Amino acid sequence: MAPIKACIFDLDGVIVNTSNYHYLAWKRLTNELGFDITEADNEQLRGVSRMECLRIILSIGGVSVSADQLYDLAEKKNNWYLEYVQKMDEHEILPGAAEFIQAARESGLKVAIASASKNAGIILRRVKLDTVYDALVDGNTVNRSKPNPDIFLRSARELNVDPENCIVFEDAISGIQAAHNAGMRSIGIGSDIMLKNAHMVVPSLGVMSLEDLYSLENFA
Ligand SMILES: O=P(O)(O)OC[C@H]1O[C@@H](O)[C@H](O)[C@@H](O)[C@@H]1O
Ligand SMILES: [Mg+2]
Repeated sequence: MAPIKACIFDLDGVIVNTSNYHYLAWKRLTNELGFDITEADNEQLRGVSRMECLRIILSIGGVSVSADQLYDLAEKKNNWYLEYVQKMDEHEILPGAAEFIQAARESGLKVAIASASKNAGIILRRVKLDTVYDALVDGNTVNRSKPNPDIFLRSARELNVDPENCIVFEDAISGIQAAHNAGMRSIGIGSDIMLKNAHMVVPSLGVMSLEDLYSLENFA
């Protein structure tokens, strides 16, 4: 039984719902390229880095482009995505997320945000959550995407907490796997069918209590 000393939160899908903005921006790009993606396709993109998303999307459309074009397309999508992000405010924080993070900190736990997004800092500022964490590790700091554990191991190092004392909150299957690869326990945010490998699954942080969190101390 390892005591819980830190919470590591994914951002997109756990604290804010930016998934739809990613979807709209990718859809705009694919439409320009002459094909379309569905919401089901978008599910595959959760937790996946920008360039990897682009590769997945181009393979859905059966489109191949040069390496230079790849970067231009990614930049184009990102500029559209940022148009949506610039309009975000604290009303877009998912129910209960800010309150849960605050309660965790008040109970003495350290808090990190670990996101594959290179825009994590901008989003946290937009929703006024840029002072609620002890460490931010994002797509600018870590290259290898989840399920690689780098992002969570780096978060633990920055918090000065051992991996076995960290709990990860994730909405992506690859994120749950990354947490386990890092030797951490996990809480899935979303569907318990999809996130069945997590140690616990809740539909949102709004229904999560500190008692629920500490009940995970019994999982080694
Ligand atoms: O393009 P960005 O903002 O760097 O985001 C990279 C990834 O960030 C993750 O948080 C999202 O779940 C992915 O869908 C996204 O592709
Ligand atoms: Mg996510």
